[in-house]
Amino acid sequence: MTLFDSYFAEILQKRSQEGTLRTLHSTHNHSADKQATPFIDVSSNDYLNLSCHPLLKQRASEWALKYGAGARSSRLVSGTLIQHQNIEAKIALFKKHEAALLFASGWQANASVIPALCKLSLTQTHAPMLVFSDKLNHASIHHGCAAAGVRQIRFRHNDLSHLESLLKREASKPGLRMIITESVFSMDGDRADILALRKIAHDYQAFLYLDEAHATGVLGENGAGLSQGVADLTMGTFSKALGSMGAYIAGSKLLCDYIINYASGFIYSTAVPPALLGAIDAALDLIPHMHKERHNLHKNADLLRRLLNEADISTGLSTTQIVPVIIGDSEHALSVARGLHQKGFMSIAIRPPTVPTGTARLRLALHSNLTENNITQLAHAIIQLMTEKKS
Ligand SMILES: Cc1ncc(COP(=O)(O)O)c(C=O)c1O
Repeated sequence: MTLFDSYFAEILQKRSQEGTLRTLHSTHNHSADKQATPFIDVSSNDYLNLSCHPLLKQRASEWALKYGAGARSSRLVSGTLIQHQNIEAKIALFKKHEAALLFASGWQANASVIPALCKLSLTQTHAPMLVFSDKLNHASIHHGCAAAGVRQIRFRHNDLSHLESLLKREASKPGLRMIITESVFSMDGDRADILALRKIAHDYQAFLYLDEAHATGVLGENGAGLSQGVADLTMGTFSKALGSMGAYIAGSKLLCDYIINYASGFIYSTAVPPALLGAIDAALDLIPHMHKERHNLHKNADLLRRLLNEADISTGLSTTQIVPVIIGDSEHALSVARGLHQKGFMSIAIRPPTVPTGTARLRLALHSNLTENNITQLAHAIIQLMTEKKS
């Protein structure tokens, strides 16, 4: 027993009673582990199945053998390899920005870059940054704002007239302005209107910060995402469609120089290791040419939405490879996920507090290797499980 165990027990018990207790379950990467019971993965973010692509595995192992298992120190000490810089140049080109920087994870990038940017407002205007943030932004963005000590001014999800009214309301306040949103929302699979956001940011002299975690690799020209050089800062991850781990920010050269000097998650954290650099480098080589895979992914998502919607099952405002089946009640969402598991699909129920109260759901994340038959079976399985519950 530790000093706090009785408090932990009390709080966890409450979550358990509410049906929101989080626990860990081991799974297999079924594309990698041929011994495992075959499941169709509609849960992970491996949208293009790159986590097991031979080129990623090969380059990751080659670079580990050539350059070592670890980067040995932070980038500013002696951790910068030429490979870090080459990959950063590749990302800058891919995202049509002047420069880019690597981070160990997307969470770390948002959690440390946002506070660094907020500091700029204090030094330039002696007033806190006014951060206008979409209500459904990812937890790492909220964490970045909390770490900066700023209170977010949150606009209704994807409601740009609400955003504009808040910018107007705050117009007389001192401080720099920043708008933060995702380009594809992780739990809803809908998209932000990037060009409209760009115009609003321009009109109100706000810095546009865009999280492209779920768009990178999957959407836009050559899979480079929805904002190619449009936002002031584009952040994205290698942990989803790009199949491995890590993240980037891209923007002007001066922005990146500033982040090198002021983002604590960049300065005080060990550099990304060679094996990971190898996997990232290989994914960046493959992604621009994966048109067929992207086409199949989006065709599958359209089919799934159509089949579910025809059966009166809502998929919200999804227009991407992320298709939510909004169920509402947490226990019901868990039971549908369990039912799907029994039918051979790996799918997870997402419950509050990850999503707003009353919107527990299956978050179906489609992969490019799924067939039309897989999608039809999935839709029928969901329709059957949802109907069983109603009757
Ligand atoms: C929108 C968004 N941003 C950031 C992250 C964090 O990325 P990572 O998993 O690389 O830490 C996620 C992860 O789920 C995400 O969905």
